[in-house]
Amino acid sequence: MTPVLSLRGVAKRFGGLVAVNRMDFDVAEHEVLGLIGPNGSGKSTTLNLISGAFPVSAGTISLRGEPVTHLPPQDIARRGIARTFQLVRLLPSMSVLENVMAGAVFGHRRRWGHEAESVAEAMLEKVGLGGRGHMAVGQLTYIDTKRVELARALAGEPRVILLDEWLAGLNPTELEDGIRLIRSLRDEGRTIVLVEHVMDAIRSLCDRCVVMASGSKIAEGTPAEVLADPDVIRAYLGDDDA
Ligand SMILES: Nc1ncnc2c1ncn2[C@@H]1O[C@H](COP(=O)(O)OP(=O)(O)OP(=O)(O)O)[C@@H](O)[C@H]1O
Repeated sequence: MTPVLSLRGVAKRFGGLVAVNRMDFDVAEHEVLGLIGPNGSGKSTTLNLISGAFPVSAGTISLRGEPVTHLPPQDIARRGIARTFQLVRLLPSMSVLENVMAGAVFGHRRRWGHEAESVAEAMLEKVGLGGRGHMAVGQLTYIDTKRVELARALAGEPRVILLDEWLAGLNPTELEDGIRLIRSLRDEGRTIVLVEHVMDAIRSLCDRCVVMASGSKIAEGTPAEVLADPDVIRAYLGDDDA
């Protein structure tokens, strides 16, 4: 079966630095793929290449077999790749509901007016913010801004969701809630790529992991397999997240 998302020989150079080096991996429909690795190994850059935030230096990125490699980010979103950011990006002058509606309007399925509003309301409900659409985003706690960003990504009804350290910075209680929320998306059969440092989340959420070190893929397999891999252990040694 054609993978939902496919990377072949994908590379990114920043001047002389090779941040991502010949990455190959596939994401199957309904799969949760963890992209893990030590700090600076190229994970966020890989998500930025997939979402079109950065142009690739080489290689091909395909969505259901169709290359999306050189499309601008808004076209990639339109084709069905939605994302959240490591540092939450919301529109502060707009309400919670309007932020989520933007995801419905500019996402994979074009929804307008009342339709966009009802999708946005349903997604706010799903992420635990039902009834709070009228609030200003500035009134929200940190985890709730993350929930809004997730609702915005979901509101576009994407084929793939990219989560860039969605669980970072949460306290232990919030983390439990956050893992539960992502698990509920997984249980709905969504296709997700998540960059994550929280090992408990990786173990409990991911079907498979791709491990990066210094820009390259060094391992791929189930969480248990990759976390027991000597190359992976070596890559993490000396890193604060080991
Ligand atoms: N816009 C940029 N310009 C220049 N170098 C960059 C840029 N973005 C990332 N890099 C470099 O690319 C390398 C990979 O960074 P990246 O943020 O992708 O790593 P990461 O695995 O996501 O790290 P972390 O887990 O700390 O977020 C690093 O050396 C980083 O300094």
